[in-house]
Amino acid sequence: MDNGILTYYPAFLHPSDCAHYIGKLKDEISWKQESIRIFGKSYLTPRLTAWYGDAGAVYSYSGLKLSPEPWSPALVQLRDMIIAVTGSRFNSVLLNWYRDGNDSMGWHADDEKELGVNPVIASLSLGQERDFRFRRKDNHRDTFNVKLANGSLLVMGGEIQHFWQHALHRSARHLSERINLTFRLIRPV
Ligand SMILES: O=C(O)CCC(=O)C(=O)O
Ligand SMILES: [Fe+2]
Repeated sequence: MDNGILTYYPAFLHPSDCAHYIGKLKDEISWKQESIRIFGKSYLTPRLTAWYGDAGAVYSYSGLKLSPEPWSPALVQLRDMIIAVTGSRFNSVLLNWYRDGNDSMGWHADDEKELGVNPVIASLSLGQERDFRFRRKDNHRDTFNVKLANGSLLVMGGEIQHFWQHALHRSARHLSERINLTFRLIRPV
């Protein structure tokens, strides 16, 4: 694509492993519904989140300062499989649990300075397939859509975070739950 690299592995995990990891992650992870401040007003995020990783991989995200919890057993397994396939290093993971079609994530780019200039971000999707939308920062009408299937891995790289934003919109259709994990490499700033 223009100004970015996307690599999609449609069946990174087998469906039976997906069900296994959804159960483990719901159990092992300490999920929170954070509040974020937008123009001085505070809102609950429309999803549950968690931040895990190596000690010291502190991350600012949507006005939140997140200190990681130590890696859980399921996260260590998933991290090591993803490092083996991508050949990239990751020291942290942001988890999002979309409970149903009402849960969502707004337009943003993962362009925080602790991620470095052209970060590699590996996004593992478990559960309900959802549309992952992209739009160009300089032309919001230039859009495209990637369906993130159960067990898929999407790796974002190159200049993509400079030129494109992404979002996961809510849906009027009845949708079941989905857990997404974005593995990242945080550098000291
Ligand atoms: O849920 C997803 O697929 C996307 C998550 C995302 O964009 C993020 O965590 O920054
Ligand atoms: Fe993102």
